[in-house]
Amino acid sequence: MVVRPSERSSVSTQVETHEFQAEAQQLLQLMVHSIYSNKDVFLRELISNAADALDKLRLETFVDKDLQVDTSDLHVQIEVDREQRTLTVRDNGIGMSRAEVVQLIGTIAKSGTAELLAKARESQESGSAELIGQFGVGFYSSFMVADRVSLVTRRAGEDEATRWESDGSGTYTVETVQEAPQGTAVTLRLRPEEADDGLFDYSSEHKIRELVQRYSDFITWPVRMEVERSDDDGSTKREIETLNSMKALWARSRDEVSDEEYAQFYKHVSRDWRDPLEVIAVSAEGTFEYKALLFIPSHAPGDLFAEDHRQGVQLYVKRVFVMDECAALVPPYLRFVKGVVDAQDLSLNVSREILQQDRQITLMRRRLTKKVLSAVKHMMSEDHERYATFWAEFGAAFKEGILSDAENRDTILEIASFASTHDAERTTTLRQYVERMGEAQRDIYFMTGASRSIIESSPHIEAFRAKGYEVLLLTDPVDEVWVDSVAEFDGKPLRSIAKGELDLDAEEDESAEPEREQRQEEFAGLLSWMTALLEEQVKEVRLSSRLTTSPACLVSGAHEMTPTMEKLYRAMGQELPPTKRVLELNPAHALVDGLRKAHDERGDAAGLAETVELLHGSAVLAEGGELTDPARFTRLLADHLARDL
Ligand SMILES: Nc1ncnc2c1ncn2[C@@H]1O[C@H](COP(=O)(O)OP(=O)(O)OP(=O)(O)O)[C@@H](O)[C@H]1O
Repeated sequence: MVVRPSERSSVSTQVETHEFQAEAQQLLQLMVHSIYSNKDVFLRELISNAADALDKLRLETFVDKDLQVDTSDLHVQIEVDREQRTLTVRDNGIGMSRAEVVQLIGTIAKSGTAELLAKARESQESGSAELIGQFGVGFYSSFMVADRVSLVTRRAGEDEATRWESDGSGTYTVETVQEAPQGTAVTLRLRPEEADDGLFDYSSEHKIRELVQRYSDFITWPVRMEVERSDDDGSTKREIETLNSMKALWARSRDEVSDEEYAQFYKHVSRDWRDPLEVIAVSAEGTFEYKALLFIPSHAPGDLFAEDHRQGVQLYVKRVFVMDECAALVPPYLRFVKGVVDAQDLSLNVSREILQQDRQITLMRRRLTKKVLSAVKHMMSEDHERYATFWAEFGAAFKEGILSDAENRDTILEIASFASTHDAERTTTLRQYVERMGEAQRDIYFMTGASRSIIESSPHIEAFRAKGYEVLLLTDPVDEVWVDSVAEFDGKPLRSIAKGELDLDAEEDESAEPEREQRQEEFAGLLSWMTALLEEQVKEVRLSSRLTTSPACLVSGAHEMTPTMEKLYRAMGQELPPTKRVLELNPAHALVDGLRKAHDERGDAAGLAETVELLHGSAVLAEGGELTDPARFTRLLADHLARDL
């Protein structure tokens, strides 16, 4: 998305008033009217931003040796003025320039935001809480608890600072100020306490302490606050206390850390508001040491298939944050995995380009990939419900691995699952499918298509249903591709029921051969006439053993693209010559048999050609396809129906 501050900004001498970008305004409205019941999270968001700013400053001082800033006491400070009812979260991190303030705070730069907001409007109440979660509540969450928010910030290395202020309605002001410490201070004028509405007294020391410990304990920077302490002699004194334990969670062993702590840490790194589905802790010793803490979220983000999806985990080197969204550490098909990798022996100056080629990084990625796969496998065998959630959320992305990760292809095929005619609700694994296969069945049958219902009602599946053969119903775009690259599973060939010649009877029963030959002879005249008649549309017209109730269906050649695949390519802007397919007829169907008889008697009478056209058109419709000339089709159909009255 192009991020641009509102063009209707009016400039006065010192204080500029800007309008929030439209989407930002809508998000703010959601915050101000606080449909999100857990308002406590605003503090987590502010501390999280402050901690990120400290990480960024430390990194920048490593990379830019000319940057003269004091990094000896990087920390977050919470300040409260109970009389004024203000709460300030201050950091001495990287800060923001004036342009950054306008860009980062006045707009929402995330992709998919507009779409999510549209959804929020549709599903007014129910969807809203979830929606805010998907945004990662962020800075704007301050407006859930404050009626006015100001921010003063000075970027490291710059002299002038910027002050930003807003009451959360349509506009905000920005002005340049001369004197301000480096870093950022966000000050909230707190709304009156309303405990019934989840709005607590956020100026109370007790509440702040509770929130920091609950949500931000693992932040690796000190979060400090001035607190009151009573001495033994009854006197009270004020002193600065660090409220968080600062323990890096990934450095601790799994049994020392509670699920709640992992969940909070996950929320910090992922900006998700829900608990993770799975926690994966990895510790590698030896020549190349690192620790990793990975999470599988419980919900797929809305933009999982968007090109600019934020993917990858955070990379630390010896506890120092180096980069966010480090894509080199997880393969693209696991792009939903979040977390932290902390390596011992990398340079802090590593760039993304170097990472892509680094041998150690490659080894790490391989190991982390295997860990994630084995976690999924474990889920599958130990906790089917969780596995089902995983699959429903991430299966479509995960299956890309069948194509892209040759090394783990077999494992991925083992833990992948698919919808099938065997069960209307539950998916099946290939192994379970194979175990259910009867003696007579040699292949694993599947069909790709746009949806389960389209496939299930397509004519291709009829004979399989009649014979009780299970068919996998593959409806994700990626299914169209991977099925061509996997020849077999457990020695059983994978076979599309909508492609190539298929003779289920012949496969089972060779004695039916003479009967088939006779039928072939009977229909030979009709078939060659129809093939010539439909020359523009189809490659060939032949008899089928796929059909039991429908008169006809279209099939692709064994190595040709399916119509869905063609559609996908066209949607991506690729020009494709139209593929001619084969029209298969059901010789047992009254319409087909009647056509044969009529053709034998009357030859190429004009009315018969129209019936053939209608037969072809209905085969296109039956598989959910589109007619080239729907108007002609409906006219012919109406004419023919009228004749029968
Ligand atoms: N204390 C801070 N110091 C420096 N920059 C900050 C600070 N707080 C916010 N920012 C900048 O403003 C941006 C927007 O913050 P905001 O909290 O709205 O979203 P976010 O942190 O990017 O992501 P999320 O919405 O997932 O929390 C941040 O990405 C950061 O660049």
